[in-house]
Amino acid sequence: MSSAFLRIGTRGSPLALWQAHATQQALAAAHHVLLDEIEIVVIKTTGDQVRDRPLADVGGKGLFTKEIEEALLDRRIDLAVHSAKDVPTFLPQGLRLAACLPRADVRDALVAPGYRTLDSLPYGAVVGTASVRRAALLKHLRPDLKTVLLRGNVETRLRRVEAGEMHATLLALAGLTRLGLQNHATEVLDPGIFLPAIGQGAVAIEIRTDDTRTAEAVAAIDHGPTSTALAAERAMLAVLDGSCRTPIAGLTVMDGDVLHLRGLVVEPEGKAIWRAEARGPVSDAEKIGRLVGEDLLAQVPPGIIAVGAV
Ligand SMILES: NCc1[nH]cc(CCC(=O)O)c1CC(=O)O
Repeated sequence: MSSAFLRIGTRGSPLALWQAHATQQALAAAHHVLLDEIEIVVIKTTGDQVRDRPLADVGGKGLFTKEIEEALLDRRIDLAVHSAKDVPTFLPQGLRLAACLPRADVRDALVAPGYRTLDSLPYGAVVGTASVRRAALLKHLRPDLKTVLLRGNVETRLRRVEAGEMHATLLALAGLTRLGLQNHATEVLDPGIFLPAIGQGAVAIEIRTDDTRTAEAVAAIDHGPTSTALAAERAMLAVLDGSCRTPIAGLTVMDGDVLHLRGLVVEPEGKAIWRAEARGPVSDAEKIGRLVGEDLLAQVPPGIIAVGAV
């Protein structure tokens, strides 16, 4: 049995470790304990092991979270730290999201050495991505572009693009910045034309529902506005209940007490796009999320959201 004050479970990728260390530092500072009293437990997930196929083909949801959630339920760790956008819509029984770190830049960045911007990419250029949302939005904006599967951690993807295997890729600016690699971004895309993934840029902390001790510990480092934004976006996602093959995007912007949520679903080849948005008091975050989700659900033709659903 570990004598640590808290045990953090995380994946072992450089980005995941950055997030776990940021959480460790925030907890240590908030509770006046030494860093080594907050243990970091690295857990390998299915998503880390499968590198050559689209994750949608591997089947099931939560390929980056399942083994970490098992450790949480088995009490081998007290909290799990995730990129919010990798957290499945529905959590296993007995677990909940309890806190968020302050959200980083939510935008997607283009990495296109030699071309710089989306508009400057040559006709028919090849863009690597593993994201159905990015591929579909890209084709919506530039129907001539081709997309190929590009998986692996951020460094691997950059290396392959910079070696000339493809013209460009798209990555979250947040991930690049956390790794000190933001200088590789050649264009930062406006959310108005390239809406980010639900939760992009946010780090979410998951705990056991019955663990009041850890709930109190993580409440001390929670960034309220980020948790509220995530609640709105995830409420929208829950209504849509799309599969990992459904290109969905959504973003909350808060202005004082007013929360504004924009959401969209895009046909996988970019041939059509459905948008919805709603504004309301911050205290209605989840209700606003459900409204936007229901608006989208009413617009999107059958087949788009259900395709590939498990
Ligand atoms: N799916 C991988 C993943 N999960 C979170 C991030 C970036 C950091 C974030 O959005 O918080 C990334 C890489 C990327 O999309 O570029």
